[in-house]
Amino acid sequence: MTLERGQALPEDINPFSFAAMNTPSSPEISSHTSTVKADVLSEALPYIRRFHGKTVVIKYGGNAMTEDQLQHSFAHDVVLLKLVGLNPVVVHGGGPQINSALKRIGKEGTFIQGMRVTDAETMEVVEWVLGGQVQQDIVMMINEAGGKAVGLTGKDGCLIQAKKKMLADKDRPGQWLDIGYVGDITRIEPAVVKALQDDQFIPVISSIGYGEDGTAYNINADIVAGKMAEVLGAEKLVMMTNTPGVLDKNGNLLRSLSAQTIDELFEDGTISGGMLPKISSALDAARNGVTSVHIVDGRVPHCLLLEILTDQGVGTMISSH
Ligand SMILES: Nc1ncnc2c1ncn2[C@@H]1O[C@H](COP(=O)(O)OP(=O)(O)O)[C@@H](O)[C@H]1O
Ligand SMILES: CC(=O)N[C@@H](CCC(=O)OP(=O)(O)O)C(=O)O
Repeated sequence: MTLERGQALPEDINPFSFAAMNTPSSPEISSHTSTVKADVLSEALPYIRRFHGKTVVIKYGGNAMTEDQLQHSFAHDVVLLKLVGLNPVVVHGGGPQINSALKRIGKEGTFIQGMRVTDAETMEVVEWVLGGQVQQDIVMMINEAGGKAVGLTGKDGCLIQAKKKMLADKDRPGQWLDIGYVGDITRIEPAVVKALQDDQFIPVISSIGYGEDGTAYNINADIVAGKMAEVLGAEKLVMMTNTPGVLDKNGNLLRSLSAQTIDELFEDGTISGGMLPKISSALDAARNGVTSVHIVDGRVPHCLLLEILTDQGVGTMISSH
């Protein structure tokens, strides 16, 4: 069977899919499936060789974390990538998880230009949810899958240094909006991540930055992932989310996006909400030396393996020109 790049394998023979693993089948189908599995494993070899020793930054979005089975397939993929010689670095989000925690204390999340308005109480919840619950769940899952994950926030090794962000007001040119404890990255100090990578650990980073005076700042995880990929000189940045990729006005998947098309999509309002910081960070990373940048559908089981180690693409590729 010949597939174009980007064309999905049917569920029952996707060698990474749960259906293929779990469906009882006749001897003929079973032998066909085994052949496809062997083909895919063999197809992975040039990719393993090409990416051996290279850093891949994986942005694991809060919206891609919803189902247990998908979370386990994510952890499995990250461990497999590490074991075949790549250096995965996970930067995680947790927007929906922060929203649920806020709801429990009677608060509603508010966003402006894809950024959460963060008062002092919300910042406490962000630190607890991102730097605590979500990060530690991911660390546990990777460890259970056979890896050695270490959780970090911006405080560890002075990894993410930040200052208060002022947001340009789109409706009133020249005016600024105060959105509370939201940070702009002033510097990434990657030494701690590099040391962990060299020691066979898998860093799992929460997007909380710290000011010179120790103030904690909430930073959109896409922005941290993009900057981390740049500073680490990553070969790839893969952003996992809950859409098939970037969609056009009619809801069709855009398989590749150039800077010029992105400007047009921003202007006509096709890109909105959480996709705004995602695309801006993806484009910045592509412009600043990250060889390939992808926004992929985290709801596809083993989307990381499909994107990184096979000829399949599962989302939108962003290019800098
Ligand atoms: N053009 C677009 N294509 C795809 N998704 C879009 C687009 N514009 C806005 N979005 C929204 O962006 C969301 C993904 O961003 P976000 O909610 O921040 O996810 P994550 O938690 O994965 O970072 C999608 O669920 C979708 O609602
Ligand atoms: C400033 C800001 O918006 N911070 C984000 C941080 C988490 C995040 O980015 O999570 P996702 O990747 O799941 O969207 C927030 O508070 O939701």
